[in-house]
Amino acid sequence: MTAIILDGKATAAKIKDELRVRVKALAERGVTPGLGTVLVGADPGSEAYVNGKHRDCAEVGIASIRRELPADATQQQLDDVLTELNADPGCHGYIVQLPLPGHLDTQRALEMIDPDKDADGLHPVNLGRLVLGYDGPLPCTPRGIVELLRRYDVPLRGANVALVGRGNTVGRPLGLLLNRRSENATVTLCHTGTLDLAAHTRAADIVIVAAGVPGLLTADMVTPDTTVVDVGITRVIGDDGKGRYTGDVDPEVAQVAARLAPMPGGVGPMTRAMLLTNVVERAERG
Ligand SMILES: Nc1nc(=O)c2c([nH]1)NC[C@@H]1CN(c3ccc(C(=O)N[C@@H](CCC(=O)O)C(=O)O)cc3)C=[N+]21
Repeated sequence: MTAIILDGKATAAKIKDELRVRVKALAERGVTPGLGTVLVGADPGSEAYVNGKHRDCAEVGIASIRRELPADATQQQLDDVLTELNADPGCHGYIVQLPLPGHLDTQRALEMIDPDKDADGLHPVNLGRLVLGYDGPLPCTPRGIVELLRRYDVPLRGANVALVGRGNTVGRPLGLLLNRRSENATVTLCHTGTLDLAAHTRAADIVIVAAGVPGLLTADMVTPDTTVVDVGITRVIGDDGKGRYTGDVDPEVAQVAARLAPMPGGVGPMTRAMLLTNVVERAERG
């Protein structure tokens, strides 16, 4: 048996169709949602991601606002761009593409973003709102994972979820999202200090791997009832000497598990669709 694929690409396409309708309704009120991106430096990977976000915007009818700074930009130059976007009424939400060059203070930059324009949902105020159960923009990858599971009718209520990874962008906020009353999953947050990872993953209904360790989840760590979500994305050099991206889930897992959100084609496209959703929601609030 091979796993049923949770197709993030097709699901994201459907979400974009739905967003197009909402963007039309906003246009009738004279509002065009705007997404800003801030890219510092010319890392080819980061440039490709940012280009993808602007392509997504064009598909849905969201205006894109692109700000680029050289790799040697000062913190002050970055502050100035963020101050400008905070004040721009046409920019309903924006992101600072991560990682920033090492000489810049990432935490300071993220804290400069107006929390109500935080399209990534990663501002400390918004992570705090998530902890407290208050309304605010939700982090895109965690939100995309919950949305993907929901649209494939994978039950969360009462499910045991083994979540592997406690990073600030995925693991930690996703744990908070999954054990909200509205989702009601029971979450075990596993990490590098976990003693018997396989015992946790085998006992879980849903295993979500966001560790950034290629091949971490192997076939012996899941059962024929497990739903697996691969959030890993690590650049590796293949046998042909070319760079490519790999997930955290060993390919053999697909021969055992019930369902799999693969990398590529799973969580990545959903993350992008949730970024657009966050911006449209910000614009709808007026
Ligand atoms: N402020 C900020 N916000 C981010 O959301 C953010 C970031 N910085 N820095 C980098 C990471 C990485 N990330 C990805 C999103 C989608 C795909 C994606 O769509 N991947 C495709 C494959 C690549 C493609 O076909 O474009 C897939 O998984 O199928 C990948 C990676 C967002 N990030």
